[in-house]
Amino acid sequence: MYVQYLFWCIAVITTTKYTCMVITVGLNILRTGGNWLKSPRPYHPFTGDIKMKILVSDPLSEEGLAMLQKHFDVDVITGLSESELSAKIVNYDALVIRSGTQVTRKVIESTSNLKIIGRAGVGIDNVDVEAATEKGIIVTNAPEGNMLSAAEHTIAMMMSLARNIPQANASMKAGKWERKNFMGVEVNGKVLGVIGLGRIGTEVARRAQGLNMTIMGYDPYISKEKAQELGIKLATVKEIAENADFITVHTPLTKETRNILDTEEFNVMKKTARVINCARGGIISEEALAEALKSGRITGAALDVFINEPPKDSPLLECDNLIMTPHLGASTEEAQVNVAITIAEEVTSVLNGGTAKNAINIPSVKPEVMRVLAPYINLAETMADVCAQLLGTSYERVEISYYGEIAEKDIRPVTVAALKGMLQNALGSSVNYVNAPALAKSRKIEVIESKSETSGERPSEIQIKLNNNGESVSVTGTMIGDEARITGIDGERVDIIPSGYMIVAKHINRPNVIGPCCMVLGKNNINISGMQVGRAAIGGVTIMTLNVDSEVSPAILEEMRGVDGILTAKLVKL
Ligand SMILES: NC(=O)C1=CN([C@@H]2O[C@H](COP(=O)(O)OP(=O)(O)OC[C@H]3O[C@@H](n4cnc5c(N)ncnc54)[C@H](O)[C@@H]3O)[C@@H](O)[C@H]2O)C=CC1
Ligand SMILES: O=C(O)C(=O)COP(=O)(O)O
Repeated sequence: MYVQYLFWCIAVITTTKYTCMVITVGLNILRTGGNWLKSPRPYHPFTGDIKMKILVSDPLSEEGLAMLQKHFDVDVITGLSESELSAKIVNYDALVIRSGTQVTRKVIESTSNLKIIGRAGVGIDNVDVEAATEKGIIVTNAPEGNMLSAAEHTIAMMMSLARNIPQANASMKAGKWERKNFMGVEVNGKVLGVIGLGRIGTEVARRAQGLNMTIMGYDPYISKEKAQELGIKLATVKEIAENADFITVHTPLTKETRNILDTEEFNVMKKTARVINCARGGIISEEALAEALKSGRITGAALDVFINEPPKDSPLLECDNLIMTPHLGASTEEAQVNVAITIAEEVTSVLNGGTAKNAINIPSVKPEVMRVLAPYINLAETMADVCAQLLGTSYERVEISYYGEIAEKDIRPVTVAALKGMLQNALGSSVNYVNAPALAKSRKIEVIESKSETSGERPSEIQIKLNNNGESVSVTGTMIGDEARITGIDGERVDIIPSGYMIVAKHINRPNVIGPCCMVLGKNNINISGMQVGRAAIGGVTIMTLNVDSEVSPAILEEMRGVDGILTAKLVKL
């Protein structure tokens, strides 16, 4: 009896479960128009939600992986070649890398869903940021998580150079006891030249000051006051080369910094000089360095980074007075947890429709500023969209003016949003917040941004003006509470809530114009949900805006334009 009852219960539960599954699968197919079945992505069997996919192509700490795995489908596949990565990347929404993955244009062009490339570390020289920007992919990094580790590694390299620790260790392991071969120097009282006084450079300088060293620094982008505050004497690269006992580089690798220490600089260095590169391979010319080390022009060098990693057939490998580590600057437990957590947060935020705090190719502002800007971002995008639809042609110049309180803020994201709104009519969904400025530039659209903060009582207002060949349209807008309002078109005061379908018609302010216009809509069964008429002197030109509940065909618009007194009638769709 009990056994029968048990079987009956199991049968009911199983049948209910499968019935539910069949219903949810059916609903999901209906909801997604069949795409759900075709999707190559994993899905939740009951909710039908497609999980976003993340490819992690370099080693990432467990802490970061666990955060990503909570919300996404994560694959960790390291050691991929360019063509393997290009083939794999197609269905992924995010790519997480360190310095081991080369994200080339070919890789980026192979993507179709990728929204973000997260670099769990500082250097993004292994990412073709331009290609990513063109494709609208956010590139973000973790600029602070590994800086102390990189600074400590630099100090470790300096002390190893001063006391020949790696060479002495190797000698002992070879069974020798060579005390006189490894005579060292003190760093106390010596001069350290630091090229690049950013996050890591200043941390190195601070630590070296603790060792009683004098710091000379070169960084064209920091002020004298800042250097003074840090206790660093600013100097040229040549002065550093001539005077420093130890020289360390902490810049990114750019056109300007490539070979910043070359034969010319080695030729003026002290014979006892020792140089260190824990930043990027190529900042110090490897060829010139190998020559200076072999010829005894300088005493020693320590490299953590190389032009090719690992370096193959490099003359450097033959230099006994060179210490090398295999790009270990950020390889500490602490740094790896820090950068992985930062990148997991960035990726999670972007894939959930949020922002990336450290985005390289999109303006990022502090969260508290973002809270103030957010409504204006939407407003500017909508206004620029309206403006572009009203102009109806291409445009050669856009003027974006900010008035009142908003003008005191960092309005870069608002301008980007305006550019996106302006371009999306022509370019559709291929334009986004990342690539809008680059697309405007490539289409040779001049962007003029201006701010007037001195407007006293004036509330925050934005004006967007598009110009083409002497023709122009301007739209002014503001926020009233939480509501976006268009407050002016071509200098006429209006008060429109921008949404749905709107007809904007210029007309002569006299009787028997507005009525016949509304008749045209009425007889075509188009409901008017809102209406605004500008105030101009009788007989003057003014603007009428009509919010309508449905699409208005070109033929109906043409009929409106035929009404006596109507000068233009344009449909705006939002
Ligand atoms: N070996 C490793 O594992 C690690 C290496 N790094 C590398 O260290 C380097 C520095 O990183 P951070 O300090 O975080 O960067 P940062 O951006 O904070 O500082 C870079 C500094 O270089 C300066 N600079 C730029 N162009 C210059 C030029 N032509 N001459 C002199 N200075 C110039 C900038 O003004 C800035 O102050 C980067 O190349 C980064 O990739 C970072 C972390 C770990
Ligand atoms: O953060 C950087 O720039 C680094 O060079 C660290 O590289 P890694 O993440 O250890 O491959």
